[in-house]
Amino acid sequence: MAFYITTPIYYVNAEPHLGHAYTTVVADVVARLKRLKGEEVFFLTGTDEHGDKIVRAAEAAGLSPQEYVDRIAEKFRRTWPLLHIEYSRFIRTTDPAHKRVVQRVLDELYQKGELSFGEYEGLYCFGCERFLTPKELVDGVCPDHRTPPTPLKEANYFFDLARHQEWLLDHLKGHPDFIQPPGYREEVLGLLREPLEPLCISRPKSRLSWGIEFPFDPRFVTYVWFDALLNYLSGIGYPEDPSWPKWWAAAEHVIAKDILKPHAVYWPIMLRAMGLPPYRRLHVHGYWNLNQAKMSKSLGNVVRPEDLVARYGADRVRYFLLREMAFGQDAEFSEEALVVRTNAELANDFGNLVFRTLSMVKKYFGGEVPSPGEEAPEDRELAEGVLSRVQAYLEEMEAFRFHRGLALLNEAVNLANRYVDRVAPWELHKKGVQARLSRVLYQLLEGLRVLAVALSPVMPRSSEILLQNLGLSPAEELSAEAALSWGRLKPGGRVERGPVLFPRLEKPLFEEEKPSEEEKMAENLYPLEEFKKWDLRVAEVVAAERVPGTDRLLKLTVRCPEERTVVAGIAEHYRPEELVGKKVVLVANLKPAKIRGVLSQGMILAAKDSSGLKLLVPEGEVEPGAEVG
Ligand SMILES: Nc1ncnc2c1ncn2[C@@H]1O[C@H](COP(=O)(O)OP(=O)(O)OP(=O)(O)O)[C@@H](O)[C@H]1O
Ligand SMILES: [Zn+2]
Repeated sequence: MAFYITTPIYYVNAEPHLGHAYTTVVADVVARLKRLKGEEVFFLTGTDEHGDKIVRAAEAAGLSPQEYVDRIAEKFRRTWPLLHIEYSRFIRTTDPAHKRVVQRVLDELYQKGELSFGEYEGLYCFGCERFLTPKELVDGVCPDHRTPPTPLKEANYFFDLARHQEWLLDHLKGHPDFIQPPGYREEVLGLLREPLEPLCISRPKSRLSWGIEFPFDPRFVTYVWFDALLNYLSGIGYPEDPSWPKWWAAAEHVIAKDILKPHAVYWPIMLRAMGLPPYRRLHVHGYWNLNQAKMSKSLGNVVRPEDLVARYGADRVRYFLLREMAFGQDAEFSEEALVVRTNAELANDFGNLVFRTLSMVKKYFGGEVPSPGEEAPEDRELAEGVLSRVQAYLEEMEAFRFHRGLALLNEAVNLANRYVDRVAPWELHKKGVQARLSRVLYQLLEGLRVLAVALSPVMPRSSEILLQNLGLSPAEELSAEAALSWGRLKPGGRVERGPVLFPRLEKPLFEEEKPSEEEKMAENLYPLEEFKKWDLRVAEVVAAERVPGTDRLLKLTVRCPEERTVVAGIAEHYRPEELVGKKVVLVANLKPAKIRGVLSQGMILAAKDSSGLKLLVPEGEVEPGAEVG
């Protein structure tokens, strides 16, 4: 099966930062997952190099636009391998082949009558490089750039989006997973409720010459978005290369929410006008924030990926990025969080399992894979526990729910750690129960093998080292089948202890590693004996929002039937907007408590298992305030 994944082409008006790295790591992880499953993958990334802002950035750097874009594109291209990102092709919109595709498409659309020429008088934002509608202005200024737009009267070419609006609406309705997660699909449906304005797709050369010339009117260059989106086709050799239709039929784009409209509205309509099918899926993520503000080159609050890699290593950074952000939602970046998270889950949990298993095999069996011998019920339980979580992990990862997937894998690690503690191999050794010891260590080595394969898309280098230490060849072992089967290690094989995979980092004094007392309270960890005294009621959620500065807490306003606020530790499992209108079960007679400055008057009940956390909800219509019991 073929799979085609893309990142946005990044605008080269500044160097790459962690936001760009996140999208590109996500695409790389998914590409590796698909390869693990035996799929044939094309992974495209690159740079967007035309437009006003590039000219100005080049001037500021004292370079010609071409020199400037060459330099920054090179910077992007060199950054990705540092993060173990392996793309199939790096495309630049200044590539002659890409320019030819853009001109060809313009010609074609012009001939088909999809473009019109006309005078337009409007308000132009130079930051956005486009005309804004009066409705888009906030207090007379561009909401993104906080500057008043310039009145401009210009003749230009326009692309009539409204002509295909009905079609797009139908397509969205007929394909619920076209745009994911669902909140963004809703947003796009919202955009389509109003008639779409014609898109101005040309810029007069008198004002801007750094762009792709219009093939049938040399007075104009192409609007940078119209040019940029076509990279997804030119990147796979459209229209000459015979393999492009195979990739295009399997196209999935990954973007952040800032560029939702061009990808979810302009692009499918451009494809439609060209007579091509739309892409298969659009995956939209939120922002990495630094000190509560979007990490952005314009604000200058950026983290450089190469600095993080130098300090922590690529695999730790990759793991953190995927584990910490719930795909679709925003997340706050801090090095403290990176250290705390990876110390807990990689150094303590996983690293410890690896280290003690390999040490015991070395000590008790001279570094040889012991024979499995007879299986005890607890051995089977471990194997089944690990494999079922790995299976669920693979499913979550393929659905872009990376943080949940990795939480499941961490559970598998800890099943193995608890198994070690319970069977205490050192006691078996002391007692001389050799056959049992042999099975136990075989189980643990198998656990490591399965985890190493499963983790390979996220942490390719560490996975490779671990497989080599297990005496295996990564090239042969890397398959989904190998991650889902037990008993592949051959007794007698050589095992090396190797270096510590994830050394524990000096823990900065920043944050507690465990949830605070307040957060535990919000996570429903009340002692059991209290339970009987609780007043349980049905409550309807009327509003929900994140508690600022936290990743797990939501502030809910509920009716039961009077209104009150409740803080719940469920932000990693529910988006605020999904909760509004839901009826939930509330513990109504708790002493109110302040949690992160928000008064919480009760507690919402939820159930948790390996697939995540689910709220308890009444099965039919129930009045808010109804007693539960
Ligand atoms: N803070 C961020 N969090 C997550 N992804 C980001 C972030 N900033 C940029 N990206 C990624 O880069 C894409 C936008 O690329 P582009 O080069 O246009 O960046 P930009 O918006 O100009 O950057 P900036 O916001 O730094 O000015 C986003 O769709 C996303 O893939
Ligand atoms: Zn603007």
